[in-house]
Formats: sequence, C-alpha cells, structure tokens
Amino acid sequence: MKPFLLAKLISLLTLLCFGFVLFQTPWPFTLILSIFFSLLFSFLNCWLVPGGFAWSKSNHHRFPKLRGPMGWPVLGAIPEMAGPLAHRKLADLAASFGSKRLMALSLGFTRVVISSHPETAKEILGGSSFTDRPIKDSARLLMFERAIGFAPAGAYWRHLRRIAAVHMFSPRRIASLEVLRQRVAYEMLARVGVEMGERGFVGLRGILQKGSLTNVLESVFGTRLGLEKEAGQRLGEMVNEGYELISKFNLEDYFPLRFLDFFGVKRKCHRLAAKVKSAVGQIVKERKTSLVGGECYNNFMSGDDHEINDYLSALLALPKEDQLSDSDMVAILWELIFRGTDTVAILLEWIMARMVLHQDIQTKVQQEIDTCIGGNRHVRDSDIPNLPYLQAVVKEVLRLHPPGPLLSWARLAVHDVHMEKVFIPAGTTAMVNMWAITHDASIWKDPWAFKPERFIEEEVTIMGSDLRLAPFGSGRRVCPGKALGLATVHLWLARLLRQYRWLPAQPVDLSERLRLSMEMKKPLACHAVCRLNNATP
Ligand code: HEM
Repeated sequence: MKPFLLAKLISLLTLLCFGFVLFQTPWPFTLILSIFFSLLFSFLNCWLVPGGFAWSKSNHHRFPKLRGPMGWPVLGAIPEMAGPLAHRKLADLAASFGSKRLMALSLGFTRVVISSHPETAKEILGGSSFTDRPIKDSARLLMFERAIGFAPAGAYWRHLRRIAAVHMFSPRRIASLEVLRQRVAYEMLARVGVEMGERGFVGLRGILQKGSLTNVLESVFGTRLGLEKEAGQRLGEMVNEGYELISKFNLEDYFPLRFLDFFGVKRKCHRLAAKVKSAVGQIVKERKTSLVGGECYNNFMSGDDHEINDYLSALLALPKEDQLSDSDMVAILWELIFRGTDTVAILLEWIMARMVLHQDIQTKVQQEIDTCIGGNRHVRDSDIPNLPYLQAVVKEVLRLHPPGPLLSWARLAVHDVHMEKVFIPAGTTAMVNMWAITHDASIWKDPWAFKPERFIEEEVTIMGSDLRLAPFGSGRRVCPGKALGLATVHLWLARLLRQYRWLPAQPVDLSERLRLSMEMKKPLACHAVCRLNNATP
C-alpha cells in the first residue's frame, strides 16, 4: 500500500477514535479532546498529501497531483536530503513512487520538485521558468547573491554572464592560461615524486587540491598571488572555511526561522565574509593603484603580458559602461575561486581512482598518449583533440561520479508553471537528479559498468545539449567555467598518466560523500612508478 494511503487510513482511524472517546467522557474533557483531535486531524490532513507538508496548499484541485513521498511530519524529506548519499536516496524514492519524470517532496516548508528524467530535466534547466536559484542563508551572507551563481536572473546577472563569456572564459583567455596550467602540472608531478620518496605512497587528494587552488588563485589574481605568498595561503584557508559553512545542512533554511542561528553558521558566515571583503578588497585596491598607466591595460587587452593576464585585470579593463563596483568585483572573484577549486580536484581524484582500479584502461590511455605525442615531450592543450580515448575516460567518470549529482545548486520557479500536466506554483524549488539519470538502465546500457568505449561508439556531448549526461547543467544557467574546467582536467590527467604508472597502495574504495560536491569518502592512496624521464616542454 502507498505510504500516504496508509497515512490517510491512520487519519480516518483517529477520527473514529475521536467519535468513540466523545461518547465516553464528561464535557470538559470532551472540549479539550475535541480541540486536540481537530488539531491532530488538520495536521494529518496537511501532512498526508503526496509530496508532504509543503504541498498541502498547492496541489491545485483542477490539475492532477504530483506523486511523491509525504516524508516525516514537519521535516518532510530533510532527513534523506541531509545525508551524504541524498542523490541515491532520491533516486530510490523516485523509482519506488514511479515518478522519475517529476516527483514532489517537502523540505520543511519548502516545496520541491525533482526530475530524474532527461526530458523533464531539459524543461527545468533549458526553459525560462526556473531561471532563479533558491539561496541559502550561508550563500547570501557569503556574498554569492552578488556573484553569477546566485544573482537573481535579471539584468545584473545577464551582465555578469556576458562579462564571463566574453572576458573570462573565452577560448582565447583559456588558451592564454595554458602556461599556468602547465606550470602547476609540473609542480604536482614533482610533488608526487617527493611523496613517493618520503612516504612510499602518494595521497593524491592533497596534491590535487593544492594544485587546483594555486591554478585558480593565479588565474584570478595573476602570478603575483600564488599559494606560497601569505595572502594566497589566507585565501586558501578562507575557501576551506566557506566550503564547510556552505556544505552544512541548516534547518533554518527550510522553515520561517531565519532569525535563528541554531548552529552559529550565520555568525561564522558574517565573520568570514568580513575577512574575504578585507583580503580580496585589499588586492583589488592595490591592483587598481598599480594599473594606473594605460600601458598595462593595453598589454592586457592585447594579451601580451602574462603577468596581468588574469580575471581581476579582465574586470578592471572593462569598458566604462560595463564596469562593476569594487564590492561586486570582490563577490565575483571570490565565487570564481570558490567554484573553480573543488570541482576540478574532486573530479580528477575520481578519474585517478578509476585508473588505478582498471589497469587495462590505464594502459590503453597511456598507449594513446604515447602514440599521439611521441618522443619525450609533454602533453599540450593542442594534443587533447587527438586523444579521444582519454576524453572518453573523463566522460565516463563524469557519468558514474558526477561532481554535482544534484547539479550542486537548485533552480527556483520564477512564475507558475505547468509541467507534466501538473500545476507547479512560483517559488517552487526544482532539482535535477543527474546521478539518477546517468545510472538509469533504461537510458544507459550496463549503467554500473565502467566502459569508456561507450563514448567511442556513440558521440555524446557533455556540454548541456544532451540531458542524458549534463554534468555542467544546461540552459541559461549552465556552468560558465565548463570549458576551462575540462581543459584543466584533460591536460592534468594526460600529464599524470604520461609521467607515471599508477598502482593501488591499498584497495580503492569508491564510497561517496555528498557535500557541496560529491567526493570520494576515503582519499585515494596509490603508488606512482615513473615511466618517463626528462620530458621536455
Ligand atoms: C569539473 C568542473 C565543473 C563542474 C562539474 C561544474 C558543474 C556546475 C554545475 C552542475 C552548475 C549548475 C548549472 C545549472 O544550474 O544548470 C555550475 C554552475 C556554475 N559554475 Fe561550474 N562546474 C565546474 C567548474 C567550474 C569552474 C572551473 C568555474 C569557474 C572558475 C565554475 C563556475 C560556475 C559558476 C559561476 C556557476 C553558476 C552559473 C549561474 O548560475 O549562472 N564552474 N557548475
């Protein structure tokens, strides 16, 4: 029997008990009991609807109702969502309710719909109805409302997206940052050698995180602000702190209790935001004074000077009508550091885990790289299009272990919508369970198997037009850093595999832990055996 039918039965039994007790008791008790039972009855009536509590007022009578679990009293599906395997639990729920296309649920007082199907996912991500994002208090306090990710979908957000597309993530800008990616790759490879010498095994997570953070910090602020400098180190610590705060599941976000601060998250966010404003604000101010001469701007615009070929310079060099205030610039730069660091490092750790686990596939990628590159030189960005098997490996890992299984940040209905003949009121949160789609046996043959060959046999684009595999999202709010993220992952993976043979130092554990992104629960430990000496750039 469906859980909410069972619950309706309980509600009916409550009513019968009420009737029975009414006949047995003196009138003062009858009065108290009637109040108690009517409260209980209306509570049960609110809770015992498909999708639970938050949907009680919204399931429009004229339209069919969405199916979904009623969840726990008041909390709804919060216990499922708060766990480290929310994507799996939601996939199971959608399958058990027969609502892969669209499932309703409640997170406290928040109405949510979840799609686990490419067609409805396309409607949510690609249409014009779900272009806002619900914003958590922590994200708002950490200034993300003024950055691309959480800015409401109005003129300001469109302005930021245009700046990002033209000035920050254009093919020219990405190409110009290859020098930096190569240098960081070199530092990571050297660190691998040192760790092997000192400890006899490599903890790749630390190396990838440091490499990724250095890469992002220097792309954002230029080579003058590496991790070795004090300011760089402090920013690294702030990113970690912000990551912890934003990953926390806060009850206050789902109830009208925003004035409360049960776990001190708001206090910590205020403190961190002040530190970020001061640190990043100072860098912006210093750069402005050092860029007083038009010469620097001219170098920047022509891409001649690598020293100032960074995102901060890009923002400062914007034409007058496009310029942003200092505080908005701080928010945007902070977001870029925040978003760009963990996704790349987490994805690479998953890929390397698969390479260690599937030695035959590792050999195949290495053979492809050796054949394509020849001689003794390093891999370059321009080699990547000639490495289809390596690209297929990356796609297969994005399918099996998408860093954002629920696409990290949800969407919000900006007006009333009809989907699947169902009425969805404005203000409803919409999520796409990309993990459920990429593990669906009716969409993917042998979905649990690691088979990069499937992407050689069939061309599948991962940039957002094919919703069977859209790890960067899709539509107007698709990830603006996707090309940069992929360029970094492809290059670093090719260099890691060209330089070393990777073997397990202990059994590879593929358990997952979903925080802001989905990371490996247990860090990967491996042996690296050098296979290339004295490679030349
Ligand atoms: C492997 C790497 C990455 C993955 C898997 C990834 C994934 C995602 C996803 C799933 C979204 C939500 C898209 C949607 O709602 O449709 C997103 C948004 C975003 N990503 Fe990425 N991302 C990656 C790298 C990056 C990088 C390197 C940057 C910048 C340096 C970046 C910046 C952003 C921003 C600013 C947004 C918000 C866009 C908006 O709301 O308009 N991402 N990303």
